[in-house]
Amino acid sequence: MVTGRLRKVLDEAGARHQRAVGRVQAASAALDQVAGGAVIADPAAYEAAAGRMAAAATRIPADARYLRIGEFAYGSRRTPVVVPFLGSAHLVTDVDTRDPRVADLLKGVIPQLFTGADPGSLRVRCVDAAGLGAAFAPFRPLVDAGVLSAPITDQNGFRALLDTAEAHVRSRLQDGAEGPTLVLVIASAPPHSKADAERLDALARSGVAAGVQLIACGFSGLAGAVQVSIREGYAEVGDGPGAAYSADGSGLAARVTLDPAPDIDDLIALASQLAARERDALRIGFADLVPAELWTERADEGLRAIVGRGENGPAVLSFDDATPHWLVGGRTGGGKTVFLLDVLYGLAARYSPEELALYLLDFKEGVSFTEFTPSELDPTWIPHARAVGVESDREYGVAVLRELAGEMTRRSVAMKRAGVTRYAQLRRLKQVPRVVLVVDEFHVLFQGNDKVAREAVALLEDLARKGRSYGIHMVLASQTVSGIEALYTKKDSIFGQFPMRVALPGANSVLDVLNTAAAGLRVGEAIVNTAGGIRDHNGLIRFPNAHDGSGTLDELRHRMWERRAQGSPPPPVFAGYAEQRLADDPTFASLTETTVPRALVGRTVDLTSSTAAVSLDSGPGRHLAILGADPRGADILAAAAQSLARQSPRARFLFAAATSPELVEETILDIAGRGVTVARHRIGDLPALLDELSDEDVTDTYLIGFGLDAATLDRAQTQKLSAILRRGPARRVHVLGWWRTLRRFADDIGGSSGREDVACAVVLNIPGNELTSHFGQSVADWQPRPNRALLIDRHADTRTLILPYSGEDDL
Ligand SMILES: Nc1ncnc2c1ncn2[C@@H]1O[C@H](COP(=O)(O)OP(=O)(O)OP(=O)(O)O)[C@@H](O)[C@H]1O
Repeated sequence: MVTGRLRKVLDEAGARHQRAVGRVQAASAALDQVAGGAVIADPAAYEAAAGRMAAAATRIPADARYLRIGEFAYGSRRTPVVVPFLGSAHLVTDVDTRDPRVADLLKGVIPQLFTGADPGSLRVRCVDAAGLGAAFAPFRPLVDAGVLSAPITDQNGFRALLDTAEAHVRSRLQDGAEGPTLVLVIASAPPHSKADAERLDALARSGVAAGVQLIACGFSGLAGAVQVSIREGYAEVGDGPGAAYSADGSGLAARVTLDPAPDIDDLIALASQLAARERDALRIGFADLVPAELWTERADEGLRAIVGRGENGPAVLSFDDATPHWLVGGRTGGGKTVFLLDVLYGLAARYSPEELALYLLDFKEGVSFTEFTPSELDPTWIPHARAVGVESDREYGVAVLRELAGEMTRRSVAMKRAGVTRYAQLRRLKQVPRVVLVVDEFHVLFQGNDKVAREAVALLEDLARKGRSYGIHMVLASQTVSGIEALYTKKDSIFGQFPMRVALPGANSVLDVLNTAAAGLRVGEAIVNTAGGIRDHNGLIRFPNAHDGSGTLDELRHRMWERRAQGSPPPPVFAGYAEQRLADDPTFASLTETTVPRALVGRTVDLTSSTAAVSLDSGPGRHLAILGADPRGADILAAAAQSLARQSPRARFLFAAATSPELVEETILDIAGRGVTVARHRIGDLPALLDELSDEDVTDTYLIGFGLDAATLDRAQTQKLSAILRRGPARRVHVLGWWRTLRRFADDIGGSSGREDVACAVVLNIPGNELTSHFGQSVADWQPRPNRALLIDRHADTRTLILPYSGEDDL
């Protein structure tokens, strides 16, 4: 009986064994096929194939639907044990990697995951609390490639991982999202609660179908898993879903010897190769951001662009009601400019200039937005650009903000008039493109606590709050968002309107203080957060280098330029570094004779770089003083004289010069060449000239003085000058002089009593605090800087920042 029963049990075991071998053979055959081996025909060939696979499996088994974990002996044969994995089951061991056999198992399994799956199709997150990450040490290159996470070692990280995995499941099940499979490899879990274990079990249940798979060490009984149980000297392999090895769920009826770990050097070399393969798969080129066909999208409900590649495929960011404005942070060299170019070209390629208008402001020394403007080498431009500022002044920034605030008001009036409440409705009646204003290094705009900064803050706040309702969006980019004095009290109310945060390497303040996701980013990577920077809303993206050498960007600009509307002009460009020449100013070219001539002195720092001039009408005091030792004073005076000569060809020009002999000579030649009367005098002749101009019968004369401070006038002579200044304009006699010191100028015009006698001044390198005694408090904020001047007109009560003309010598 006993023998009979034993016989029966043994027979059953044998039969089970046979079935298991059959299944393993089938799996092995599949494995062998993908490994490129022969079809198994007979036992000898099988032996050979199994041997080959055993060797191959530790290297590249090439199909992560199966993972090789060990082998078992059957008769004289040693048969590999493969377990179903990708797309069908989890893999679970009952003890964690503190048991060296499990640690070895993991080292064999992880490379199989990558070699057996398409590059880019997996994201692997790992946990190793007991070993502080040691279980994953050989896989460092894969961590660097961004496909394997740095090992999580604590409870918080573990819970965050469960959050991530649950979000992944939800996005697959609810939104039908596609993309890489998320594999959680838990080498050893940190202490965790029952609730955490239940979450893991729920993940195990829903996971495979929802693109989440587990390799969990130190667990038992997780749903949908092949359970490996470690025994003394062998392991048992359970069945897993679909009864891989047995008909009755009892698992593989064999004692399995788990594979030893591959050689560590081989492992590291393999990890490097795999990392390179994954990097290639993740690489995204600038061409991937650009649609094949230009300008096919409509901006009614918002703007969208692919800006790079996220974990689940293309990363699409939007300007819409949910994310109307973006805040972008990153250190110098962190890729901010490249990221902005990616965004802007991506948008410009999708939306036509009727749908999208761009205002681009750069406050740093650099060339960020010159891409969008015509140059000598490439006369094309991006037809969407409405204004481009390169090395902008704060005053220019304010001018752009004012323009957009004005546009917002115009749209609001148009909407009221049309009886509509939404911008999308207005668009059906009127061509109103969405506007994107990009400000790079925006903190400069708010530097200081002066009038300009205060106005900038007020305008920004207005645009931030109301812009979205009128299709006006902003991207503010900076190395730093903290420490901007002018924004202290407004920070929350303004940046609260910027839910979209993009943190590039070295971003220190666009994310919440508790959100450290940007640490460790490399150039070309960014954290995108659509919840104002708070933790748990991060997405990692990679964005391409717009200047990747492919020429795509240039080609795209040319294509867009060729499709621009007939006759559309290039954008007005403000180039803060550029020297302004009188000869290049279209206003100068168009001057003709007039009774109220204007002395041209430079270009205004405004949206269109309008010509800066003082009009010399017949009112008392209509004269021009150029003040400051900066030699640019002579250039401005020469330009003023040349422009006047074109408007007053019948007047006389009397030059008295203590400085700049060559420039004076050139200017005289230019004026005389136009048939205008010119006389040249030395500065010592000034008293005689004043005598002459005091004669009330003398009319139509300009006294042009270079270095008038050198004249040292006595009291009688200053009185004569004062009389000319007061009464001269009525008979078209005007004085234009360059004084190198304010003191001499003030003395020459009779001190404080003569203040009103010269109504117009161009101030160069004299600081505001020295000017206030003569010009009042309104000039106190003036800070001299190269290539800038302050134009004051007392009568018009204006103080205007200008780029004064410069002479050819400064080239
Ligand atoms: N996605 C990318 N892929 C590869 N290289 C990149 C990428 N983004 C930026 N780079 C490299 O980094 C350099 C610096 O980038 P970028 O000029 O955008 O930095 P930035 O933050 O604007 O710096 P700065 O403020 O100094 O201008 C680029 O010249 C380029 O070589």
